Amino acid sequence: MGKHRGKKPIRGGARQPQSRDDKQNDWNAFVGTDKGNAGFEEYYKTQGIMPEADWEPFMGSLRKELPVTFRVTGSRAHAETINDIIKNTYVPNMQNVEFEGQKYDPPSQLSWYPGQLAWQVDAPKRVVRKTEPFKNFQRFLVGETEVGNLSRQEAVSMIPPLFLDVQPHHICLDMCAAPGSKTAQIIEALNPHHTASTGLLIANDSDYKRTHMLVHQTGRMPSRGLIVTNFDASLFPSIKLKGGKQLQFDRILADVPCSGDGTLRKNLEIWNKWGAADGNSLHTLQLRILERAMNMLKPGGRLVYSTCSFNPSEDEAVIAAALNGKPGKFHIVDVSAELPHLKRRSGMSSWKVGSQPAVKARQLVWYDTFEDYKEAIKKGEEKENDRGKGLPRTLWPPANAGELNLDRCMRLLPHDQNTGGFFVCVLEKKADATESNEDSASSSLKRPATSPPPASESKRPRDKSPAPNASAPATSTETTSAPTPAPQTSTKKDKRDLTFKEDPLSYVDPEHEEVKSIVERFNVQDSFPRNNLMVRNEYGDPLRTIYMTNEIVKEIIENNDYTRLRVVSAGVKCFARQDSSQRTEIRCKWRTPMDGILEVLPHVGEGVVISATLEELRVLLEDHYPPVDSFKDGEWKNIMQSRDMGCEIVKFEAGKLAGGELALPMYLPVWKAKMSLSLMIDKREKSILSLRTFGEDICKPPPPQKDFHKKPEGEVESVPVTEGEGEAGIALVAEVAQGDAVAENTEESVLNA
Ligand SMILES: C[S@@+](CC[C@H](N)C(=O)[O-])C[C@H]1O[C@@H](n2cnc3c(N)ncnc32)[C@H](O)[C@@H]1O
Repeated sequence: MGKHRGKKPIRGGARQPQSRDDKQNDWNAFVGTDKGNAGFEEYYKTQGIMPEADWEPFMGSLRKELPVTFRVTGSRAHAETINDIIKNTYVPNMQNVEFEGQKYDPPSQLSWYPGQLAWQVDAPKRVVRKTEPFKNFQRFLVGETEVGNLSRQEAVSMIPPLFLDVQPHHICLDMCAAPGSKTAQIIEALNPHHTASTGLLIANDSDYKRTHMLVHQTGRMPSRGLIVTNFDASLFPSIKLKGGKQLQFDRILADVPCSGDGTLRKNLEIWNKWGAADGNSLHTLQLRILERAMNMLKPGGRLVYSTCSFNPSEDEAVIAAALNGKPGKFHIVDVSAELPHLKRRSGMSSWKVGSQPAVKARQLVWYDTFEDYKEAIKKGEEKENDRGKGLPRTLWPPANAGELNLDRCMRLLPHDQNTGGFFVCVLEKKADATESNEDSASSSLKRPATSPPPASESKRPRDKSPAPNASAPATSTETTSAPTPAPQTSTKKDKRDLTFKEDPLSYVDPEHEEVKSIVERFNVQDSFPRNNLMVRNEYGDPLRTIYMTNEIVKEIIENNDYTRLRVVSAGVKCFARQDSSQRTEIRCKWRTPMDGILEVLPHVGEGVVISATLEELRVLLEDHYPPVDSFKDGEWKNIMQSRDMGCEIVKFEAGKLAGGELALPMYLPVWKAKMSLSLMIDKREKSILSLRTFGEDICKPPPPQKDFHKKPEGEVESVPVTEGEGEAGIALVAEVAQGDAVAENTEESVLNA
């Protein structure tokens, strides 16, 4: 008997304030409950998603705490160094941990993850909290996650981007991207050596607030080829390129909103709320998103569809309907030889449709065919919704299900390798599939007789975003291959979406005086893309922040209205104005924020990067504005004394010194004022850096606020910069204390190069 539930748990839907993936960087999240649901058991036993003998291990695994998993991020060489630190420093220290009479294993590498860069911690949270070796490791994890070297991510959630097979030149779309753990993986694949890739990733989410989580998350892994947009993915607009060409994608990830029952080990509230209707009601939205993805994919391109649900109505039924909507144009790729150590179950070619009709209250009713279901409606045993729509026909296996190679889909079951549950399907568009991105012949009109068109439109999860395309008519599955996004237009000529409130984007004249001052200060070479410096105002005015993009991002920004594309952010924040005064003694008033330092670095000329040791780092961390004279005599002090006021890029060399240890060299921005220096990272980052490097927080509290406004003769003025640029919520503070400019709380974190 199915259990009647109140609210639906929709992964990524508005009722769920935190999705599975949102908890990725919360190392302590845990909720308790009784871990049972008779409806769930009846539903999946009847579906036969696994042999009977697997049932007990499956349920047993679902009731166990999910191990913590994480992966090492960043460019390859860098990631390997961090991986070696875990392997050679931390793991040996956790060999013989005993707690309450029981022994616990150290973290282990996930055998199937490429380069062995992903790890699993099996020890339960209480052991991690209460034993010294695990506690140390936990501190390391928190610090490295903060600076972007590690990413906590559920093991199965790492799988879809791996099957996307992204190359640095690829044009990619992540349709339902927030909070961005898979987005980060795609960015890493686009920039494998931290070199600027020519590729593109558009990371999209329909929830406006969640797009800002996405911006934050990707700040840890900045990319010049990144655009964040805010759309209902099923209505994702076509994008124009130069000469009126349309953008098509090499790679698309459709990690769609789903009922999320594969996350039961983590999202314990699903035990109480689960119902068969959840999956049924999401099917149509999932299909519309997938069909839109298929239309935007290049011939020969690859598309990965994934859910964290076991439910065939969200999985195989969606794939089968989408394939039948485009007969002969797509096939499911056989990836059984890829990630050979990953245990997976084949997709199913037959499944059942269960309904929980309101008229029968809690009862789960099975219908063999769509016709049986219609019959039940006629008899009054089932109710259509008030628009005369019920369950769509596409929920049932089509007559040609056996010919679609659905067995090539993958279902990841929790007891196979102690993970959560997931479903992944890799689709390829045939090289000769000439259908254009704007194909007007709808998929459902082309369905073969074996696959009748979907019959219904279903609810889409409500989301709290300011209604991207709220005015667009709700389209049924039949019309999704040619969506007509309907922005709220003002006039025909000016197709602006007036509901969209982000600031405009424009490019700075490469000969602008401010650009020249940057070119001079950082002695940037010809390789520096001064044509690709973008700002967030209409006039190309470098007022507060300068972003760097690559060519393809520029082409998109320049050939499309930013409101119609609902662009939330683009490129990498590379320069932030540190001083807005007109004083001439500071010739370049820009600093390199942490997000962008690695993007600027390859272009700076000789003598710009200043080398320093941990001794200097110690002084810069202990004191907020150490006078240059306070540093010990030597090369560093001489160089700093000779420099003009402005931003310096300092390379702190790896090694052991001054009671600290750095495994990798680290590049940090330092502001040189008249008499003193200041490390340009915020308070929290300073503390984390101090803990990572010196094993304790050596940072003194900042001077009282009122001191900031003392302005000794001839020093930089305290001016919060507020000119009309975007970046809601980020106020650049160019403050003065004892004559020195300070940037507190303005930085994101990437501390290592
Ligand atoms: C499963 S989560 C995505 C997780 C993400 N791919 C990751 O790895 O971090 C689903 C996301 O879909 C978004 N979403 C829901 N309906 C959508 C729609 N119609 N179009 C685009 N995104 C949607 C939700 O806001 C949610 O962020």
